[in-house]
Amino acid sequence: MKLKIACLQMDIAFGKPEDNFKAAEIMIKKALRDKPDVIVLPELWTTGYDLTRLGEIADQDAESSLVFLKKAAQSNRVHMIGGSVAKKTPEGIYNTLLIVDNQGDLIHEYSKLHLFKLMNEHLYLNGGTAKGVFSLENRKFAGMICYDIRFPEWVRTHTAEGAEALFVVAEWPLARLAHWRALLIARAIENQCYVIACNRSGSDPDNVFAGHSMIIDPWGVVLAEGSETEEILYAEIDLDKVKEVRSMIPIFTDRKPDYYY
Ligand SMILES: O=C(O)CCC(=O)C(=O)O
Repeated sequence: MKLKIACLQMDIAFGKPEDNFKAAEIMIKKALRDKPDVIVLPELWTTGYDLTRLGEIADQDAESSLVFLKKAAQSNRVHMIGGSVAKKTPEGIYNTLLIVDNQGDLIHEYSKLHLFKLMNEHLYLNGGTAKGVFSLENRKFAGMICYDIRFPEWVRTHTAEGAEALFVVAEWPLARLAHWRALLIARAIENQCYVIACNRSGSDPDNVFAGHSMIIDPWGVVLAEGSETEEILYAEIDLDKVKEVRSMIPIFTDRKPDYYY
């Protein structure tokens, strides 16, 4: 099964959800010219990392974000990997990835499990507890958020459950661009899956972000890679290639989970 992907490598306005909704709408319209099956947005695309103001600007129950994503999905018949948004709930605020299918239905939510202390996430956000596996068109995928890619065992938990492509949404700083590239390529090779990684571009008061969104095939070949500035990244993925690579080097049947964590 082939899917055309468009990653929106947005430059996010710090703490300005209204501006970011408008900017995303413009980018989605532009991306639709290529008739993608799936559109991907980056991490915290409505607020950026304006953590100290999340009490005011986080989206109550992710309602406004869902209205926006459902409309985009349904009116254009496109699956939306709706980046992550700051979701306000009675228990606290979560960094939550929203997956809306091309009928406009919310099919999965994944809240970031590993909070990134270097950017103070643990002081303002709650960590999720559920997995990121979801199905679209009868195939399994997984969603991850930024720092999650440093935990290969978390990614493996998802691919061992059948995920054939991993969507990574991020606000990854330029200072660690080399890690971003190496980790994403490694996750694709070791899990023999597609990795579709959508990072933001631009900067905020504390960080310059890397851009360099990447679409990588199950052999580790980089199909598309962004620059450091705002742009839309396109590539077509063929999920049948996952089966091909997994039957050539059958790591999922050769692994010995009784012997390691
Ligand atoms: O792991 C890293 O170096 C970056 C992680 C990050 O920026 C995040 O999770 O928001």
